[in-house]
Amino acid sequence: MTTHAGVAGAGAEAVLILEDGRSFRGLSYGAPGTALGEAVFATGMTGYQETITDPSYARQLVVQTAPHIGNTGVNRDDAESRRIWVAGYVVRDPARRPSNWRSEKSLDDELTEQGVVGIQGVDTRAITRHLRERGAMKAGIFSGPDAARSDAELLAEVKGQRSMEGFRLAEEVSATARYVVEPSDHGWDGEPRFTVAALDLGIKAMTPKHFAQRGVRTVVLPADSTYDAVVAVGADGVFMSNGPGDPSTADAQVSLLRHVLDARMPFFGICFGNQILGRALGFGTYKLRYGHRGINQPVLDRRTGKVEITSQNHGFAVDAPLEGPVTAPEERFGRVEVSHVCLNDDVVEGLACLDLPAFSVQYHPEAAAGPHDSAYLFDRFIDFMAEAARSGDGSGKLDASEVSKAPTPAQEEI
Ligand SMILES: NC(=O)CC[C@H](N)C(=O)O
Repeated sequence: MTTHAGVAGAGAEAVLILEDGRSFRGLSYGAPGTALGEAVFATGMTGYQETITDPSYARQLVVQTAPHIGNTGVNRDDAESRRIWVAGYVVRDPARRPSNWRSEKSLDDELTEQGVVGIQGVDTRAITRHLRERGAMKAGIFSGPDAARSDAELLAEVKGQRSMEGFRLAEEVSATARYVVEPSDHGWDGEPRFTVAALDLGIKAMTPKHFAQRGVRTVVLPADSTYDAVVAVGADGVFMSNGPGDPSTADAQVSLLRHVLDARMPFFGICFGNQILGRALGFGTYKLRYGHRGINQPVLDRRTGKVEITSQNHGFAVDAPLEGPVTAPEERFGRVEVSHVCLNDDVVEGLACLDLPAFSVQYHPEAAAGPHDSAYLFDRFIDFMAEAARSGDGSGKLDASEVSKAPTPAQEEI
């Protein structure tokens, strides 16, 4: 079935084709050409620039449910990384003229300059309802001359791409060399209080900024860094970021994190980092039907009974028992509990170790576009580093040779 919701204004023909054969005709937006990826929907009413520059969206065609996109243009301050990462962009009714004092360029021009293929004038509500029922799936946007090819040919191209399940992507988006974000870069006046080694699996600029604003130096390390590289930082704690792809492929990072936990170094993980903590503790991960992407997702902090409104962007989740605490399947890590849960569907949104200074959340406390309910988690991590420094426990002083003597991870099967 083909749906065409027309829009005023010129533009080449474009078509969005889903793996199950459903297609939506509209007009070209951004660069003309072909974009392949997994079709997902994002429900944020604001923050489109933060969305498209979030590396976690690599290889995904993002459908914005908010009908009017691009109103405030784009500017250099709101980008979460060095480029746009969405593989393609699907909108209902883009702003014809951006209007905001911070705007430097229209979203359309930015997409075009970065070669990102999009489609406009499609019924994004119908697409979203379809994805909710059938699940996120392979898709393609074809515009300009590419849209003129036969539907059968386009559908074959859509089906021929890799699926998100089993896709390893963190290394594709990660920095390839380490860099440092100093507290003074973000207005901290004084000596750094702590240093964090942050594994970049698709890190967003807002995360080191949160650390910096609290007086913490962040040494950002490439996704394939070894435990030795982490120890060489001399860090007070280790952080693992958000990132794209299937967490079941992150064996190297799981192994690294097991070394960190064995050394009792304070650990904090966000999103992909939460999934890696889950795996390091011995839990599995699985793919959600259509995932959580938006900035109004209610999460219960099970320890306090408080509800946080959160920003989320995940298609996978940790498979851990909600009743607890339980002993981690990797028993040497002691007890763990599901600290946070999504109120929409009971998906695990946070893990807390009870015998180690380690915790993580599936949602985004760093969320640049808000909400900011969860920013307290950065302070909790700093408390862990302060406690480790006071007690002389952990804090990364265990070197790699000592860890490999421990009955653990290096040779272990994951
Ligand atoms: N934002 C993230 O870190 C996402 C993690 C993982 N790629 C997922 O989709 O679940």
